[in-house]
Amino acid sequence: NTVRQALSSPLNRIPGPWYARFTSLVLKYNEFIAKRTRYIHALHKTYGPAVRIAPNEVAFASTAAVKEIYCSGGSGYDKTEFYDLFKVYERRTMFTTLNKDDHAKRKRIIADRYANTNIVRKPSLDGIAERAGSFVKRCFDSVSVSGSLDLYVCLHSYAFDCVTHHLFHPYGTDSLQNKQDEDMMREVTFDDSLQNRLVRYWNPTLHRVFGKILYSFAKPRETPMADDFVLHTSSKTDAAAFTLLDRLRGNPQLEELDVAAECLDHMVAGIDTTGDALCFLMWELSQPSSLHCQQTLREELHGNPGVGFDRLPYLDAVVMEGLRCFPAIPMSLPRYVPPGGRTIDGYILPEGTIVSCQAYSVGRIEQTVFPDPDTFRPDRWLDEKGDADRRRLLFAFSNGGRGCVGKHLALAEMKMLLQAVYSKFSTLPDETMTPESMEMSDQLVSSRPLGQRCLLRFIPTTSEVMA
Ligand code: HEM
Repeated sequence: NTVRQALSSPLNRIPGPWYARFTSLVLKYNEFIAKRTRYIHALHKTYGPAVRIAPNEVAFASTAAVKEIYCSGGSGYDKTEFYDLFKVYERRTMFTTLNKDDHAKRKRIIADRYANTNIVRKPSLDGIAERAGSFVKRCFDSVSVSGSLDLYVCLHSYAFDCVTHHLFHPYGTDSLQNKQDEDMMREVTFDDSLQNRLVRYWNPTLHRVFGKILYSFAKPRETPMADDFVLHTSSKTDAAAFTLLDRLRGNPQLEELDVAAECLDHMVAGIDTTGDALCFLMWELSQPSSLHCQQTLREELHGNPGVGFDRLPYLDAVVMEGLRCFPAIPMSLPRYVPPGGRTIDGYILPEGTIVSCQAYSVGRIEQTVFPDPDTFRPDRWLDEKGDADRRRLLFAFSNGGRGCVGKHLALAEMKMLLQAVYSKFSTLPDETMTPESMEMSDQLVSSRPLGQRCLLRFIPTTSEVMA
């Protein structure tokens, strides 16, 4: 029966490896060893922008596919049950709602807290600036104390402190300076539950029956400190007016646990994403091949002291190129083809087919838009010609109504941190670092440096710091 179905499937016209017609095992193996993104990218390089990756699953990488899957009807196709893995306190949040209507209801409550007009207000930006200041102090301390700084840890702390400021001020964390808060960040970030959660998704019965045995070599996700912190903090009634908590608590439709679940979800969504994106980017800026980009950035910053982070074109170009080359969520965002079926890139897809795009490939495969795609070249973003096409194809935050709601917050955090650091320091990799430890290690949708460690040396460039 499987063979008959495989031979008669309408997906057979779509290019791809022969085994993808019959089995998803090769795909699953690559997921299990944390290499799904590179596996799919290699298939795109061999077979083109549309590839069948499993009997019922197709990966796309074209502008037209991004538009159809993620933007048609506003928020694109419905999410698959894969997102059940991200339920919080057993509740569905904005991120984990599967269909358009549930998502739209929740988004109506939340969206204005993440609008750029809210992010660039003084109380919000002051909190980010203060944390960027604490980060610079850590860089400065590293010069005299150990000679290098573990960026991986410090950037995740920075992202944690920034996002909790936005969610809970004045109850945000201070993990850049407080050990207990740093431990909480580590609990969330140094999570090793990929394999356990994959088994739960692939085969819930197996997961239930052999849960205890599985536990001994593949741990489930457990974040008790973060869970308690959010449950406790989200019960506060006097958070600042710009915070998400203020907005959620003012809504009678939401129960206490919905408020806590939404807050925990945003907290987690804001740590690894911004932390890893900055980590990969600063590592790249510190490589010999990119030192000229670091120098150009420094010149822009030194030439424009006091100018806002959002008015510096080269800084913007560096961040855009960082997000293109090292998107913190580089992986497939799976969606179901709606009832009635659809045609994408000229291929007929029956309803229920799982389709997706992954940012890692979307930013590389259309070489007319991104020539020389594997080279980090911020100046490509300064060319007015093709600007609209490049921005349309930047998929790091996804697109459409279900794209990243925290995009403006993340961009402000990234730019303010880079502005604060590269106004005062140049950076080089510590001699003990190896390129292998900075390889992408895929999690469920996000990807982090394999070694979860990124030592850089900070060299002061201004007399203010040296004094
Ligand atoms: C560089 C940093 C970031 C990147 C690359 C990023 C990327 C993404 C992507 C690709 C999605 C879509 C995921 C999917 O469809 O499965 C998403 C959704 C989301 N992101 Fe971000 N994100 C970043 C930072 C943040 C921050 C700081 C927050 C803050 C709270 C945040 C909150 C969310 C939420 C709540 C969603 C779900 C949106 C919805 O379903 O409507 N993200 N993000």
